[in-house]
Amino acid sequence: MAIASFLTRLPSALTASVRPSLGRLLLHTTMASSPKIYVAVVGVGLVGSEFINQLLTIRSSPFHLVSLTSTTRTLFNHAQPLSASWKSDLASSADRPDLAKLTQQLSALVSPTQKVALIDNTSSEDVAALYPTWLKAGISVVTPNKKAFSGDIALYEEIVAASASGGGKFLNEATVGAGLPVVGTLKDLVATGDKIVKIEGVFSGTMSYIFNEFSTGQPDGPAFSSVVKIARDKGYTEPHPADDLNGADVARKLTILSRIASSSSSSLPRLQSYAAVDTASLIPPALENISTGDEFLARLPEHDAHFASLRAEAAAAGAVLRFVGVVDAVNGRVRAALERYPTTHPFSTSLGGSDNIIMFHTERYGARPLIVQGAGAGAAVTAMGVLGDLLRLV
Ligand SMILES: NC(=O)C1=CN([C@@H]2O[C@H](COP(=O)(O)OP(=O)(O)OC[C@H]3O[C@@H](n4cnc5c(N)ncnc54)[C@H](OP(=O)(O)O)[C@@H]3O)[C@@H](O)[C@H]2O)C=CC1
Ligand SMILES: N[C@@H](CC=O)C(=O)O
Ligand code: NA
Repeated sequence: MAIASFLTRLPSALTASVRPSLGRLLLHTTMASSPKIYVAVVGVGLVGSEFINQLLTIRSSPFHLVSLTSTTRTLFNHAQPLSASWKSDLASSADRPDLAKLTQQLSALVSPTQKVALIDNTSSEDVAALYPTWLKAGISVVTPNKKAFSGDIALYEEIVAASASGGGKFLNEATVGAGLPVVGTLKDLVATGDKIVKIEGVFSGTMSYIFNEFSTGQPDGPAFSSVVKIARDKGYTEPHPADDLNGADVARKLTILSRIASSSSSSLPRLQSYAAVDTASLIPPALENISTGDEFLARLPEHDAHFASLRAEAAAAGAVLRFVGVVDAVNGRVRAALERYPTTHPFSTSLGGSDNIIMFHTERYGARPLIVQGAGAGAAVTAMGVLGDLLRLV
């Protein structure tokens, strides 16, 4: 605290050079003297595993990893926090997942001197539905799972109310743009009184990767299905790739941003759920309702010719294909669609890999939007976004 207040009083020219090292000292000092924060992780897939590994590398950490839950097993031990052997510890646990019991166990740890954070690294609706219960019990929720914040408005409002009434905090930076500072940037813009005019960009790491590779301005190139398969192998896609290709993942991200932006714009619609976003799906009708990602990928090659013709038409017009999302706060529209952009446009020239690019057009930023760009999917950057949120609880 003393260092924090000292930092704010330093002249800005001086702080520019000393702030980084003092900042590190402050963080180290704060963490070393911080009360315990018990951490429970639900979901130990790509992001969950990477999150745990990153968490365990923090030195002088106030975090005590006390519980892990997968779809088949769980373990809880607040007396002896988990360490690098967490994977085999979980694999050898005989306990079956029981989120009601976990809620009781974690609630008992909440006290004025001890915090508890539940990290939801699943994409489960069932887990998301428990956020209000956890928040009311004083358990903070940190998550990259978009379901609660983009689903039924009633659940979203319950979460906001539970947190506002003195319960736990909810932190969801990684739900949009993975580790990129998108949710926090928008909250800061709104909280400081800026007016959002429009938010537009490439919001899907999967869609970005697919179209950066598939549509380069040339009339031909790799088969669409082969690029989708590589995107899944790289860990960019949702567990079922159709949840990316149908535009739902982008619609969910737009819903999350639109709900935050709506407090500064009376024109934005009160979205009942992400399904209310005007979304143009890329799923061929014959592949709708396929339940597994593997079967979906096996049948996607049947539709390569369709996507190849869209690519050739765009190239003939001097354009590339990009799947974009827009929150238009002036006209009150939220939409996601595959669109053509000239090969000279930043959506064509400056994107690579799984990059997201998000442009915030606001009253203060005027004609030159605030732009956030970088990898928007992948376990490492997503876990970093989740861990960054957890650090904010310290
Ligand atoms: N990957 C990325 O680049 C990004 C991911 N995200 C979000 O992060 C979250 C995790 O994604 P990712 O790690 O890639 O996905 P994974 O499928 O690799 O991991 C999800 C894990 O959650 C587990 N799970 C599902 N339901 C439950 C449950 N009820 N209880 C316990 N565990 C459960 C699954 O277990 P099982 O394997 O047994 O089904 C799986 O291991 C998702 O919400 C995703 O949208 C956000 C930004 C980027
Ligand atoms: N599947 C998503 C992962 C992050 O939310 C994406 O491709 O962006
Ligand atoms: Na983010």
